[in-house]
Amino acid sequence: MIQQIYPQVQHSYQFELNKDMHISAAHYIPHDDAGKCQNVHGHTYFVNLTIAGDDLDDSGFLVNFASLKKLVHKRFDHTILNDHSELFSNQDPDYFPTTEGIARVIWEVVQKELDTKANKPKCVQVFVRETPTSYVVFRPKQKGRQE
Ligand SMILES: Nc1nc2c(c(=O)[nH]1)N=C([C@H](O)[C@H](O)COP(=O)(O)OP(=O)(O)OP(=O)(O)O)CN2
Ligand SMILES: [Zn+2]
Repeated sequence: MIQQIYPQVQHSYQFELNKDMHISAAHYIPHDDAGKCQNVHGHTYFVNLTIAGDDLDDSGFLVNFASLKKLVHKRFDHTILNDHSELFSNQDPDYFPTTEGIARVIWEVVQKELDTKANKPKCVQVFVRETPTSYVVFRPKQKGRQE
């Protein structure tokens, strides 16, 4: 087990799966307030995805664990996050590759893929640990569902 403590997310779906992964990546925060973090530096991010739903696909999966890893790890591992200009911005603080921004962008990437699936799983939480002492949890606002 690579991470033993997970924040819990409240929901009423019948199935919940969690996928852990490590991502080695570099970034910088393009703002004076970031101090030393304005310089390019690297982290081994720990990411946990929480996916929930009531229906399984034809394989009996809520979503294939391997496809989640491919979607996130393959895209970001050993890259410079700021270079993903289709996802991150050096001008818009909402899309700086901060831990917060990374968590939200990962959610957007994952949910976009899940929306293509017939069984309509939902990414209900993205946990991103950037350092041994710092992490962020992103949870989407729930629309039209009593959780
Ligand atoms: N709210 C945020 N604050 C900071 C972020 C961030 O993404 N969101 N990022 C950084 C830096 O990128 C840095 O890599 C992480 O900072 P920090 O946790 O302060 O790292 P340290 O190892 O220096 O912390 P210790 O307290 O010494 O363990 C900065 N802030
Ligand atoms: Zn950093």
